[in-house]
Amino acid sequence: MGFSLGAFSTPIICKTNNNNITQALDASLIRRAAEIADKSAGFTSPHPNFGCVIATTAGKVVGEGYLYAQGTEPAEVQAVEAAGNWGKGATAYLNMEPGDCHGDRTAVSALIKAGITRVVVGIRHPLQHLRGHAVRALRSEGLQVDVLGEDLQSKIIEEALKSCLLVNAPLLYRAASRVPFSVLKYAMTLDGKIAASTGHATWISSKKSRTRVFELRGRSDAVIVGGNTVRKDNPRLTARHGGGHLPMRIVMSRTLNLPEVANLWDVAEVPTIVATQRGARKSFQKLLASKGVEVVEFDILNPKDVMEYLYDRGYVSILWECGGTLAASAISSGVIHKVYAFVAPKIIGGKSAPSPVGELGMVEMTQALELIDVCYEQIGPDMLISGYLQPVPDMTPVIPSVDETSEIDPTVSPYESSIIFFYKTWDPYGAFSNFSPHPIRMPDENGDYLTWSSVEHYYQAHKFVGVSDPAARKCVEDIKSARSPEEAARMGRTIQRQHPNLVRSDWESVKIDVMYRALKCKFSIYPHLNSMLLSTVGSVLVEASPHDLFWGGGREGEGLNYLGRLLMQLRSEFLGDSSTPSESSITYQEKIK
Ligand SMILES: NC(=O)C1=CN([C@@H]2O[C@H](COP(=O)(O)OP(=O)(O)OC[C@H]3O[C@@H](n4cnc5c(N)ncnc54)[C@H](OP(=O)(O)O)[C@@H]3O)[C@@H](O)[C@H]2O)C=CC1
Ligand SMILES: Nc1c(N[C@@H]2O[C@H](COP(=O)(O)O)[C@@H](O)[C@H]2O)[nH]c(=O)[nH]c1=O
Repeated sequence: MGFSLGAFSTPIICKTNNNNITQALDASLIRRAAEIADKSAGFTSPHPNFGCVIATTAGKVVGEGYLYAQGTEPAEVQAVEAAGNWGKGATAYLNMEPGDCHGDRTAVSALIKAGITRVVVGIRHPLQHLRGHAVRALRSEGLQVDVLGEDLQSKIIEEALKSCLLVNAPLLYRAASRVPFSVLKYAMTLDGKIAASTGHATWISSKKSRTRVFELRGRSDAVIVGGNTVRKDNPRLTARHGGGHLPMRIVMSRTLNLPEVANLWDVAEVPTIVATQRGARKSFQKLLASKGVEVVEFDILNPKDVMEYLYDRGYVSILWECGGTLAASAISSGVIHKVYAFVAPKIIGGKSAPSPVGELGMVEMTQALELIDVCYEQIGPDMLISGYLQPVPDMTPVIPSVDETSEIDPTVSPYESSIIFFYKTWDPYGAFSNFSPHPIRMPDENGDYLTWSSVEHYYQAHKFVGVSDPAARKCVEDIKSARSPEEAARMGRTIQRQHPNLVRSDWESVKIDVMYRALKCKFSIYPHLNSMLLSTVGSVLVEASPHDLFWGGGREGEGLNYLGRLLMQLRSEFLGDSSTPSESSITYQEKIK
C-alpha cells in the first residue's frame, strides 16, 4: 500500500486534540448548566432542576436560564431569549433532557426556533414516560444531540455527568426506588452524642450550622421526627433562613403519647401530619384534628410504609431530623439515601446519652455501612460530613448491557427502552415465566414427539438426557411426570446438586440452546403468548428472579437475565419472520391434544 503511517497519524492527533478541547468545553458548560439548575432548589417546593446554557462554538456563553418552578418559563426559553441572535448556530447545554409535561414542546420549540444547531444533554429524563422524547424530537429536526455517557465518553465527561446526576438526585432516587429521596441529618458532639443523658440537646451545633439546616429544610418537601423528639425538644421544624419554601412537618408516633400543646400543632404557617398506628388514642387523634393537624393511620407504623405513602402523595424529598431510634429503623428499612452529620467540637460524655443511630444489629466492623461521594465542609466551628448510602441510580437498562441490547434485539433502543419485569406466573407478564402452565411438544433424541407439562419440566429433565446411567434415565422420567413446574425445578436442582455424576457432561454448553428450543416451541404454538411477546416490542424483558443470577436479572440487576435475553431474541426473530406463527402452531397444537 502506498500510504505511510505518518499520512494518517497527523490528522488523527489533531482530531484527538480537538476532541479533548471540545470535550473539556462541553464538560465545563454542562457543569455550569447543573450549577444554575440548582439555584431554584430551596425557593419553591422541590421539582426537577433544569438549567440551560447557550454558548457559541468558541465557548462564549451568550444566554442562561433555569426553571424556577414547575409551570414557570422553561430554562431553555429564558436562555434563548437572553442569547437573542447569538443563538443561531450556537450550542445549548442542558443538565437534563426537558420533560414535556404540558404537551406543548415549549423547550424543544424554543431551541429549534432560535437556530441552535447542537444540543448537549447531561442526562435523559428519569421518568419513563418522558425519557428520550425531547432528544428524539430535536434530532428529528436535524439538530445534533450529544448525550453524556452515550455520545460523549471520557473521564472529564463522566465527572460532568455526575454533577447532572447530583443536582436531580431526589428525582432519580424517587424514580428508581419508588420512595421519596430521604436525607438523615443530625448534629452530634465530638464524642458521638446527639443529646445529653437527660435528653437535652439545644444546642450541639453552631448557629451557622443551624442556618444551614434551615436551607436543607427549604430543599425538602417534609421534615420527619419521632414522637420522643416532640416530647423532648418541642421543635418547630420551620425554615427560618429568610424566605423560601417551607416543608411540611411529619411526626411518626406509635403511641400518640404526645403533649397536648406543642409547637408542631400550630399549623398557621405550615401543616403538620401525624403518622400513627391504626386505632392509637382516638381521643388524642380528635384533639389533633381539632387543631388542624392531619392524622394518618397505618396498620403497622414503619418507615417503609410511611415513605411509600408519601411517594403516592407526590413527595420528592424528605429530611429526617429524628433521634437515633427512628433513624436506625429508617436505615434498616433501606429508605435513607443520604446522610448529613454536623460534628461539633464539644464533648458531653454520658453512658446513656443518645447517639445518632440506634441498634442496627451489626456485630462486626466489616458490616458497617460505608458512605460514598463523601464531602467534608467546615461550617463555623463545626464540620459537616455528608455522603450517600446508596449510589445515584443509573436509569439506563443494564441487563443486557447497552452494547449487547441491539445485538440481541435491534428493535430495542437501549437508552430509551422501558423494562418489563416478569417473575411469578400471576404477574401481568407471568406467562413469560417457565413455570407458566403451557405444555410443549418436543422431539426426543429419536425424533419422536413427547409432551412436556411446561418449559420448566423440559429444561430440568434435559440436565440428565443422554446419560447412559439408568438412574439418569429414571430422573428424566420422574421430572417429566412431576406434578408441577415448581416440583420439576426442585427435583432437577436437587439431583444436580446431590448427584452431579448424573448430569450430562455438556450441560453448561447446551443449556441455553435447550431453553431456546423449548421457548421457541412455547411461543410458536400458543398464538396469544406469541401476541403477548410481540406486544412488548421496544422493551427490555427481565426475569425479576432475585435468586437465579443466570436466567434472572437478580435483585439489583446483577443477574445475567438469560431468560429475558432469549425472549427478546425470539421476539426479534418472530418479528423478522412474516409467516409467524399461527399455521405451524395449529399443527403443533393438534399434536399436543
Ligand atoms: N442532635 C440531633 O440532631 C437530634 C437530637 N435529638 C435528640 O434525640 C432524643 C430522641 O431520640 P429518639 O427517641 O431516638 O428519637 P425520635 O423520637 O425521633 O424517634 C423515636 C420515636 O419515634 C416513634 N416511632 C414511630 N415509628 C417508629 C419505628 N418504626 N421505629 C422507631 N421509632 C418509631 C416512636 O414514638 P412514640 O414513642 O411516640 O410512639 C419512638 O419513640 C432527644 O433527646 C432529642 O433531643 C433528636 C433529633 C435530632
Ligand atoms: N439539637 C440540634 C438539632 N436538633 C434538631 O432540630 C430540631 C429543633 O428544630 P427547631 O425547633 O426548628 O429549631 C430538634 O427537634 C431536632 O430534630 N439540630 C441541629 O442542627 N443542631 C442541634 O444542635
